[in-house]
Amino acid sequence: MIELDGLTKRYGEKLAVDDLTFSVEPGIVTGFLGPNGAGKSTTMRMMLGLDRPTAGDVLIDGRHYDRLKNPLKYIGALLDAKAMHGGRSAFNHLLCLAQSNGIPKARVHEVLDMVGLTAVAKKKAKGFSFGMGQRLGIAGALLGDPRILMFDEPVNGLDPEGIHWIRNLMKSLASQGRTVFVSSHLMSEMALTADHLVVIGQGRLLADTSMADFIQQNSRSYVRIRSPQRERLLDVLHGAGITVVETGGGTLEVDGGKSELIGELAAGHQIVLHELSPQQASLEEAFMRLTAESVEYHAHPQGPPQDWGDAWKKGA
Ligand SMILES: Nc1ncnc2c1ncn2[C@@H]1O[C@H](COP(=O)(O)OP(=O)(O)OP(=O)(O)O)[C@@H](O)[C@H]1O
Repeated sequence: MIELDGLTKRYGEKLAVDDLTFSVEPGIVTGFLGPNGAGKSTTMRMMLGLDRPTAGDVLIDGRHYDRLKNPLKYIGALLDAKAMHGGRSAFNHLLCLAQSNGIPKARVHEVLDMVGLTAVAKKKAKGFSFGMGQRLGIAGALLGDPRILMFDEPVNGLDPEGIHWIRNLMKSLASQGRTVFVSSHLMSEMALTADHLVVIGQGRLLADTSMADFIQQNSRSYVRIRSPQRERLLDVLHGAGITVVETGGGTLEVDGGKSELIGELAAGHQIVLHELSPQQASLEEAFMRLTAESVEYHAHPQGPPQDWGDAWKKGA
């Protein structure tokens, strides 16, 4: 388990992490979300003792990181996959890590096998593709067979096969009872992987909740309806005091989860329905809604001005 208590980090005027208190529980995958600059990496660095908190505390299985003997056996992390000695082979890179943490050499072979790098184990890491580098970073995180695993943007730059592999790896590590904490900007991926979410914005805690509750609490649920007897249906729904929004293409929408009531009303009036489907917004929409206020860098919402980028046409 990872426990944060009032964790705070200030860089000069900038409050990067602001009084964060939450726990990351074992047995599930916990997603760590926040817009760019929200303080995710700073928080993760403090968890690993790489940055010193300005105030507050973070405990790894009840202890400070720097009090852990052979820390790789407690917590394994993928922070920056490129942060390794590129001149070393994959095998030697892992062997150095293993030797400095009292981990037997046999484990190096095991983790290389787990991440699918055995065939290139003797190749220098600087010749690795981005995906291979990520796999090597993950091998390093797994080296000590730790109870806690932390991944910062693990699927960044990976192909679909690599993304699928990491998703399954994280789920299986959690199902073994380990604590798995992962940050990602890929919402669709997070929705498939995480059971629980911690969301921060401008360093502050915005949500600490299950995936299902997060989506339910931060998004609109509605019922989508299509009927060849649209006008009659509208009359019936209005008569029952139900507010209907007419969207394009002959589709109607009713806020909330009233699909049973609408179905019964339509049946009672012998109105044919071609669609009656409860809709829930995606994690991405829920995330955008919750964090809209705390996004540091906004693009122009309507896109660039109309004449933007025209200069080249005029030969300027
Ligand atoms: N060493 C540093 N010195 C000064 N400011 C820093 C330093 N590291 C981070 N910051 C600032 O702290 C804030 C949080 O940064 P951090 O990298 O933790 O955010 P993040 O959520 O990981 O962002 P991203 O999603 O873009 O990776 C940012 O405003 C950043 O500019």
